[in-house]
Amino acid sequence: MDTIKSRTGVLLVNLGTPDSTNTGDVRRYLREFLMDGRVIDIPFLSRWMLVNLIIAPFRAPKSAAEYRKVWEERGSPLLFHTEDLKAKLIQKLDPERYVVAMGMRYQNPSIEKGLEELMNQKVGKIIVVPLFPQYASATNGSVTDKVMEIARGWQIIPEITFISNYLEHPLFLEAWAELGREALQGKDYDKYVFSYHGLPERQIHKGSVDGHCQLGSCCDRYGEKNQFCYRAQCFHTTRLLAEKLGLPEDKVMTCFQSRLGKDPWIKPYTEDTVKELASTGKKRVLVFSPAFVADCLETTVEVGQEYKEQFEELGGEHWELVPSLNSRDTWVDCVKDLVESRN
Ligand SMILES: C=CC1=C(C)c2cc3[nH]c(cc4nc(cc5[nH]c(cc1n2)c(C)c5CCC(=O)O)C(CCC(=O)O)=C4C)c(C)c3C=C
Ligand SMILES: [Fe+2]
Ligand SMILES: [Fe+2]
Repeated sequence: MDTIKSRTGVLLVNLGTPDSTNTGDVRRYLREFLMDGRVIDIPFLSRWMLVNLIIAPFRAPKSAAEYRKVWEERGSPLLFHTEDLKAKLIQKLDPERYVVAMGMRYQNPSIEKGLEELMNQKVGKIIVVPLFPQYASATNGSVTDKVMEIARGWQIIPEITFISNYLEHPLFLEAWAELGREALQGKDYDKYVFSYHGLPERQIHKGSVDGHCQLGSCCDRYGEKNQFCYRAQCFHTTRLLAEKLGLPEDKVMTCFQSRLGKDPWIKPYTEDTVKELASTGKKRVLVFSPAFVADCLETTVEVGQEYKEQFEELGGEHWELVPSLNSRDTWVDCVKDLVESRN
């Protein structure tokens, strides 16, 4: 008897970016992004008023100006690095077994379009790879929500696998270690800063198992109870990378950037770390941003330009940002392995 050999669809999902640097497009992006109840997790009416009456109108022109600093001929780096990752993954995966598509959680190309591409190829299974190595409800959780919302409208729902966090994957760590070694090349730094995207503290408490997460030293150990605590995952990523690169423990710091609004976000804040480093006479700092797998506004502009300027204004001499994984081979191999090991 013949068996049907349908292929497996792979959907790469990143956060999303505006269609252009026009204020209108940035406003549309911010509205869609921040109206996601997993991102701003407050009741709908309060969220609607906050986003539509305060954040979108006032932030959009400022964000658009920021996006102009990062925009290249090919457009948004977040988008074209994801496209490059997809193209390289297609080359590495067996075409008789896999079809690869991509989608952005917000704006374009949409997750809907990516899933449509896969379903048109009659795939028998779908593997969703959120491009966020550390799990957060606001990112990986939201991707799952969106995919299921779309699948709800299908008559046939094939088997769908969602890859969760993969901060411990040896090839993820090796890809970052390669970048670290390229930056280090025998140079000495006073401190090695690992700056991750932040989250409102409340979102950590909401995901706490048996009250384990207290936003303090609980994150010094990574185990069963805090395996999905975003803060603990970030500290663990730092420890694994620092160990792999042989960085002295007393020179390594973990902090969190990109705070939005007045609510407390997870600490320490990167902006406070910058001040602390300068005030304690540190001159040379190397910065990693391992929550981002592609260069984007939050890395290139916020860390690579804004924090650098602040550090130098306060007396620092050398602030260097390690570029992101983008579409480097070891990272593509990591995604390939994540997919093949689930198929
Ligand atoms: C790494 C994972 C990310 C988490 C966790 C995250 C949480 C989060 N973000 C906001 C608000 C904004 N983030 C913005 C940009 C942005 N965020 C991520 C990733 C995570 N966000 C990326 C990769 C990017 C860059 C996209 C790009 O196009 O380059 C922005 C827009 C830019 C700006 O206006 O500053 C906002 C706003 C919240 C509220 C949040 C946690 C709940
Ligand atoms: Fe963000
Ligand atoms: Fe924790």
